[in-house]
Amino acid sequence: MAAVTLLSTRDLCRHFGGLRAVRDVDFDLPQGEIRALIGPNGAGKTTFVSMLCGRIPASSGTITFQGQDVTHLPAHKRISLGMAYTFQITSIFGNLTVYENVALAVQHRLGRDHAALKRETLGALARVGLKARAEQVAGDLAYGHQRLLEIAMGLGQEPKLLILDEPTQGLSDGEIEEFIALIREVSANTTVLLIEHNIPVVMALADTITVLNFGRIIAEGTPAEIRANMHVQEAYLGG
Ligand SMILES: Nc1ncnc2c1ncn2[C@@H]1O[C@H](COP(=O)(O)OP(=O)(O)OP(=O)(O)O)[C@@H](O)[C@H]1O
Repeated sequence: MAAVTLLSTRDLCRHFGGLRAVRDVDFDLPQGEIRALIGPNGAGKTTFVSMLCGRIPASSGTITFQGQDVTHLPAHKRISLGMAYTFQITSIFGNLTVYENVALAVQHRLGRDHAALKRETLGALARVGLKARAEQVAGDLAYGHQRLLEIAMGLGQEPKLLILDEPTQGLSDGEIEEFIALIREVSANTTVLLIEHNIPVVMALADTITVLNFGRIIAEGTPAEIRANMHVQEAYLGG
C-alpha cells in the first residue's frame, strides 16, 4: 500500500523583492519518512521550510498538511496540528532552565497534569541526552547542547512532523553519532524533514533526498541515486 502523504506543496513560491528564493515547488512528503533537503548556500532551503511552518507567508502556491490547506494558517495553528520545528538561530529561553524550556513546550499539549508534565519533560530530555543538565540555565549551555535542547522542545510537542534546520551544526563528532541514533528512534512515530549540510549525516539518515538549487527542486531520490547524481553535480554540491 502506498504511504499516506503527510505534507505537500504545489507551485509554492516566495519572492524577496525581485529575488525568487523559492520557485514553483511541488513537494510530497509521505508519512513516516526521513527526508533530507540539501543544496548550496542560498538555494532556498530555509525559506522553503519557513513557509511550511508559517514563519513567513508564501508569495503564491499551496501547502497541504494531512489533507488540510494550511497555506494561510498562522504558525501556532500549524503547531497544534502537529508540526514542530527548530531553526539555525536557536529560540530557547536563555534565562530559564533546561527543564523549564522543555516543560513549556510539553505544557501546551498536557495542560495542568503535573505528574505527566514532569514525566514527559524528563523523558524528552533523556532522549536527547540532556537529562543530567535539567537544572542548568539554558543560556549557559554550549551551542551544540542548545540545539539538542531545541529538539527536546520539539519532541515535547509529540509532533507528527519534525522539521530541523541544520541540526548538527555546532555538534561534536560524538554528538552527531548520538543525533543520528536519536533521529532513527524518533522516526518510528514522527516524520522528519531535515535541512543538512553534513552529507555523511544525510546519507546515514535519509530515506529520500530532495536537492534544491536556485529555489527549484533539481533532483529527488534515494541516497544511492543522489550519490550517483552527485558526480554530475559535484561543482555546486562541493563533492
Ligand atoms: N528575509 C529575506 N530578505 C531578503 N532576502 C532573503 C531573505 N531570506 C532569504 N533571502 C534570500 O533568499 C535566498 C534563499 O535563502 P535561504 O536562506 O532560504 O537559502 P538556504 O538554502 O537556506 O541557504 P543556507 O544553506 O545558507 O542556509 C538567498 O538568496 C537569501 O539571500
